[in-house]
Amino acid sequence: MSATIIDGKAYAAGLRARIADAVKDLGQRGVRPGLAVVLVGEDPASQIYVRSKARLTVEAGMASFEHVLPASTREAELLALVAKLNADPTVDGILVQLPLPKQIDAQKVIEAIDPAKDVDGFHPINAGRLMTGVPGFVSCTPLGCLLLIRSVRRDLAGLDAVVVGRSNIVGKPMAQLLLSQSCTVTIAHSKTHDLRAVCRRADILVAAVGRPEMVRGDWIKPGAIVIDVGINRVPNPSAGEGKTKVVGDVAYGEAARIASAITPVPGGVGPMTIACLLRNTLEAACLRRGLAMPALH
Ligand SMILES: Nc1nc(=O)c2c([nH]1)NC[C@@H]1CN(c3ccc(C(=O)N[C@@H](CCC(=O)O)C(=O)O)cc3)C=[N+]21
Repeated sequence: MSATIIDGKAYAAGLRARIADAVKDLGQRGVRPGLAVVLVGEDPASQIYVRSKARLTVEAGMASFEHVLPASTREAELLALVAKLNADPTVDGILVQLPLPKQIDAQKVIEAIDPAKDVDGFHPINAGRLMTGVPGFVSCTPLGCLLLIRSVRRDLAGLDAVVVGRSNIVGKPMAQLLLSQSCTVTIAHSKTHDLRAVCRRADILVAAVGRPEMVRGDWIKPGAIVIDVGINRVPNPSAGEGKTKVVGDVAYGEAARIASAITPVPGGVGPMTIACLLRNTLEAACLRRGLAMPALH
């Protein structure tokens, strides 16, 4: 048996097309959603990622505002920019790319973003809303993961879900979303005893640890749904000296022989993150104007 490959790239393209249709409808009412992305520093991987976000934002018919600041930027300058974006009526969503340089307290910056414009869902107000079951912005990567899980299995009630990783941006909100779907949720992490045995219990396994191919085939319960959040750039000597490739947190070839469904890397969760960012920006634009969020299916 070989797993269904969950095509996140295709799902994300479809979602972006539906978002673009909704944005077109808003345009007829004189509304153009806008997303501001702030990048501090010149990390090449971050630059590529921010550029593709800007391109896809414009493709969806939204306004994209890019702010690239030098790595030496002071915390006060970044906070001043956030305050300006909070007050700017053409900006519906604000994303400050993480990680930030070490002289800047990222938590302070996150808490400075107006929760109504916090399309990343990182503000404690939105994290708290998710935890308490109140509508709010949900972090894009976990939201994308849930959409992919539900594309292969609609009803998740009673399933054992294991999330490996406890970050505020993926692991914790992912666990909350799975709980909201009535899964029995375990959050595992680097200190978990016998991680392999814990993972083997999972009907739904979400790997978000940032360690290349850590989850092996024999960690997976036969028939499980496996979601790989990892994006790890590793050497690829078979392609030539100095070449690299991107792999996930799951040993894909092994896992695909055991799982019932699995996301590839690249082409799985990554593209869904950006599509969900656009979805959240659309929602922010609607909410701020007292309009109903259009259905996207
Ligand atoms: N405030 C903030 N919000 C974020 O959402 C955020 C962030 N900071 N910092 C960086 C991470 C990373 N991230 C990705 C999104 C999409 C892909 C993506 O589309 N990846 C493609 C291409 C992968 C490749 O080939 O490099 C794929 O997986 O198929 C990757 C990475 C969002 N992040």
